Amino acid sequence: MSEFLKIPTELPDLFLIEPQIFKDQRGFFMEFWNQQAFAKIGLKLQFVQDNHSRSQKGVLRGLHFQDPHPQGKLIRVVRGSIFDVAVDLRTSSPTFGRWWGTILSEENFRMLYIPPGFAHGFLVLSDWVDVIYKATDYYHPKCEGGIRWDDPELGIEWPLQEYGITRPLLSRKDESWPSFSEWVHKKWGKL
Ligand SMILES: Cc1cn([C@H]2C[C@H](O)[C@@H](COP(=O)(O)OP(=O)(O)O[C@H]3O[C@H](C)C(=O)[C@H](O)[C@H]3O)O2)c(=O)[nH]c1=O
Repeated sequence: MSEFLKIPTELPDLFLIEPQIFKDQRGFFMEFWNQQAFAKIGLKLQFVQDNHSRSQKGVLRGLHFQDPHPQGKLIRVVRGSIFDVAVDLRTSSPTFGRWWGTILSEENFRMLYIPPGFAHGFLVLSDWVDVIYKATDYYHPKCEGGIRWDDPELGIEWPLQEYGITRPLLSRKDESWPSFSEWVHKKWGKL
């Protein structure tokens, strides 16, 4: 069975996963999901849906979550590269309202496991990217929520300048999400 390396991040329960790559003169082989091997590293997961999105450079998808029906996600980049971001929306968490991001790419083979209770988004850094990801709950469009990508309170440091992106390309929906504090207020009143 392939081995997976689970690397903690600054946010509890958010993990970088490094798969085992078997390279030879033909190319490479890797497992990117193995229920037993993930359980061995403490991630007992049941995925019910696989997604695949393709985007051009400068596209930003996010910040999305589902509430109720929050989804855990295992994110992987098959082609190209993204700056992938998770935001902790678990009020019980010591890192509530904090973000963490990293580059996931075809070259580094890295994957990100984002547990339920986080918002997720990514910025496309390469000309084109193919992102595939597994989800622990089904898509429930009526439960979809979002927070604006450039919320000043979250202060996500999207690498726009480093990649020559003046303004990200967003869907109309992603243009219209509330700020973090508007979302908190709407959901809980004053926290
Ligand atoms: C998410 C999803 C979408 N769709 C349909 C609904 C729309 O007609 C179309 C595009 O959906 P949307 O614009 O919401 O796709 P993204 O902006 O890539 O949304 C995703 O982006 C961020 C990064 C995420 O982590 C979520 O998985 C998800 O919210 O696909 C489905 O049929 N099933 C699904 O699970």
